[in-house]
Amino acid sequence: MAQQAIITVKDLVKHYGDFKAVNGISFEVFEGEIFGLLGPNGAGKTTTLEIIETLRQKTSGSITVDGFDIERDTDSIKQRIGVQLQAAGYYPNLNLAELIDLFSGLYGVQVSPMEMLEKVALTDKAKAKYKDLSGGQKQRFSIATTLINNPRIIFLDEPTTGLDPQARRNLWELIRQIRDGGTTVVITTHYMDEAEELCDRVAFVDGGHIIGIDTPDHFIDELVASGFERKKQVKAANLEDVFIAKTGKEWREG
Ligand SMILES: Nc1ncnc2c1ncn2[C@@H]1O[C@H](COP(=O)(O)OP(=O)(O)OP(=O)(O)O)[C@@H](O)[C@H]1O
Repeated sequence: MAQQAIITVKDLVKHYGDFKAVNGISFEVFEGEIFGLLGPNGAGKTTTLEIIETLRQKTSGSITVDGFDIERDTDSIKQRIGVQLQAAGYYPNLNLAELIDLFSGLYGVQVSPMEMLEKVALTDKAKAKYKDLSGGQKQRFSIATTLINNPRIIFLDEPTTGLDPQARRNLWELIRQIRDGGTTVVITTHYMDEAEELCDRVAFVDGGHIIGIDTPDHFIDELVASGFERKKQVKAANLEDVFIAKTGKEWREG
């Protein structure tokens, strides 16, 4: 079955003064996939994401999101996407349920805070303040805020940075559930294991250019077919697997 593009980026360029942060990149995100922008610090991932999210102006190039043009149809795009809000917007005196109420008012939609918290397994924290959550809980709450307007696409910028192995794996599971529910997910990461585990397709970004787009399997098979061999013998498990086996899979809320 031919895959349908839900985001199309063509020849995107972003200059900050003389500095070319994004240097003519083109890619498509398919409907219903988890698409990863991978690359080192400063590669231009966040800049690209923020331009697609209509939060930042491009220098040149064209972008359509769910059939809408980024310049002409900004409001229609905003209604169809879910973006992680900066933690600074989480008013310290409000609890999680009150924050969801506040954000749904800002989006002009009506949602049940408990249903939103249920999606990210945080109903027992409905009365807690954001600052009192663990790192994994903070990320889950942040993901809940992206889902309030029932978006077609959500954008997650380095969603697992700083989380422990259990929290990372559980967050991957949550992101897969969101994809399986029909929402397209675009994430940035510089963790290659995360991309391999989670993403249906990935684009490597380096120095403002895209240097390859494919499924993780194809990239790896291609490299192996070219004669590449790992120096160290590959074991059937790694240290992270040992850690998970010894400490369990549940969320750590400490
Ligand atoms: N507002 C700005 N003014 C000037 N330069 C900027 C601005 N925002 C980003 N840059 C520069 O553009 C480049 C790309 O930044 P960007 O944040 O898009 O990278 P990234 O791939 O998301 O990296 P990271 O993984 O570190 O978040 C960096 O060199 C950064 O310093």
